[in-house]
Amino acid sequence: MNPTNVNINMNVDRMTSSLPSNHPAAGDDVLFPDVYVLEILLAILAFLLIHSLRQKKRRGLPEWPVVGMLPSLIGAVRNNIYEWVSDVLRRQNGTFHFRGPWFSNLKCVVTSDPRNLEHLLKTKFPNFPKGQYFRSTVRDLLGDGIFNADDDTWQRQRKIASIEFHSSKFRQLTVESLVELVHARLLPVLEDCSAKATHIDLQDILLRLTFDNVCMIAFGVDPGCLRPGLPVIPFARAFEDATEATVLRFVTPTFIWKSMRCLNVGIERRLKESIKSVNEFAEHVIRTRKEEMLDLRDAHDTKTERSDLLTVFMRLRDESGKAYSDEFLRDICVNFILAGRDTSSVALSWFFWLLDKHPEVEDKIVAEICRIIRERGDCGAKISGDVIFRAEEVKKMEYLQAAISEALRLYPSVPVDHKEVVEDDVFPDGTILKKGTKVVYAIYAMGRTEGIWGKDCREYKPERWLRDGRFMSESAYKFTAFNGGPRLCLGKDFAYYQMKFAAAAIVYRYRVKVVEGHPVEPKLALTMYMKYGLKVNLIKRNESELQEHFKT
Ligand code: HEM
Repeated sequence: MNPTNVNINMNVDRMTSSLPSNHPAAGDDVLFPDVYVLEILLAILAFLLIHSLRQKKRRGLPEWPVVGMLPSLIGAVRNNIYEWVSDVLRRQNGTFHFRGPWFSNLKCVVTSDPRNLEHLLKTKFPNFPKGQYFRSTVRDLLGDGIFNADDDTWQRQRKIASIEFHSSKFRQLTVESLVELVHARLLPVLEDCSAKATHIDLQDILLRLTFDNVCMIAFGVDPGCLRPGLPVIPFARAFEDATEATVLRFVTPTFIWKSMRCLNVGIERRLKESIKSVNEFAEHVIRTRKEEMLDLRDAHDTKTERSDLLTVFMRLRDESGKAYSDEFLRDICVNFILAGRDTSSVALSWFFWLLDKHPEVEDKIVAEICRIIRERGDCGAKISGDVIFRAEEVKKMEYLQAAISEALRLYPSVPVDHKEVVEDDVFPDGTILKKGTKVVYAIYAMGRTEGIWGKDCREYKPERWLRDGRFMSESAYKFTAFNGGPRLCLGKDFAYYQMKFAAAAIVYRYRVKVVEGHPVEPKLALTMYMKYGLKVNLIKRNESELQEHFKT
């Protein structure tokens, strides 16, 4: 007798002993309950078989009583959830309903259809805000900042920030801060690693670069994450911890994280502490900036005035003529740091990984950079490594722009985004949307959709972005890496400039070689980090290699 039978019989014995003696099973026939159990098992098996055949016929996700489609999701999370969503969307012609367990938040419509995206992000924009669920989940960290606001609060910040982002003073700030960060900080760290022939985590280095950069733009303060020795910076650490803990709320039932917050325990306690550190840092910067502005005003000095976002918002007045509160100023800065801290660095990490697999693309980028330097007319003197690209040269790097866009198409920094339906609506593909429904748009899946990009959609081909050698942008509803419509990424131009400037500085000097056998896969987070970072070796380009490009 196998051990399973022993167990069943033991349980049955216990059951039968409590039955009245005239019950047919109460006597000596212990085999009868085994048949009973067998029948139940067979019934379950038949149910599962019929159910799965029905689901297969519908080509949809299997949906079970109570747990809904959760079993499929659990399987997907253990592998690559983005590939899984892409596959389901391909089978369901671009849109499907996901229903999680009863009484959970996991209910939404998922789409990758560009017609639906245009409807959602532009045509019916007011009907699809971020929504109450999102706002209440991230409010502790983001307050009323642009990322978390809808309606008037959002519109006001968007308008002011948009004017600022397009001002010449701001552009100058971004150009200068990047020269400083790349040449005085990034390249020395890379040079050290190349000289010692040790490998580094390029993703970590790039994250430090963009964190310092966005803090300089938002706060006018350089936290100094990217320095030799790669120090741990308390503010950067607190910011990272706060973001990670906030993201966890999305996969935790609301009543659980709210109870934990109330009791101040576990991850919610750590979140509270991290937010406190972020706030203390922000309050300190705001306080000292106020003092600095007063000093400048007293000295009638307008020349040394800063042009970071914090200073811009501090000079403005709200609709009732009052200065913005410190709390609101904090929200503005924290939101911009969140928006710009890791999106560009993560995109660059995937770009360098793709480049390692496509040396022909790398050659073309080096050739383009060398051609642009040659146009200066003093190339011989500039090959040696101290080249600093000028803003107009970075603009001319169109092949590089195509190569970065292609990386973003396949590995968008924000792989999925979401909205909430205000009033009942219907998508252009016929999907019915009930008020309150959450809509998820699958940006990663869009890059892998043949109907959008053709049969070679999974291949890395920067040429698809070029017409007669010039970079051609795509509709935001096909290429949604930067979102679209009124909420199009405000930092898009800046991000391209930043990524091109940093990538050109690196590619021109080094061949970035991914360490053999290093595993590369996306992490499950709001931003598509590489789960294990990007371990690389940097091989310095020699002059003769660059001279070859200068000749061609
Ligand atoms: C490769 C780099 C970047 C990518 C792929 C990217 C992508 C996105 C996406 C998808 C959104 C929409 C998010 C949402 O509403 O849920 C967004 C919004 C935004 N991004 Fe970016 N972003 C990048 C870099 C930056 C940078 C460097 C900054 C600023 C320094 C920035 C500032 C913003 C802001 C302020 C918003 C909010 C716009 C609004 O809601 O009106 N982004 N970005």
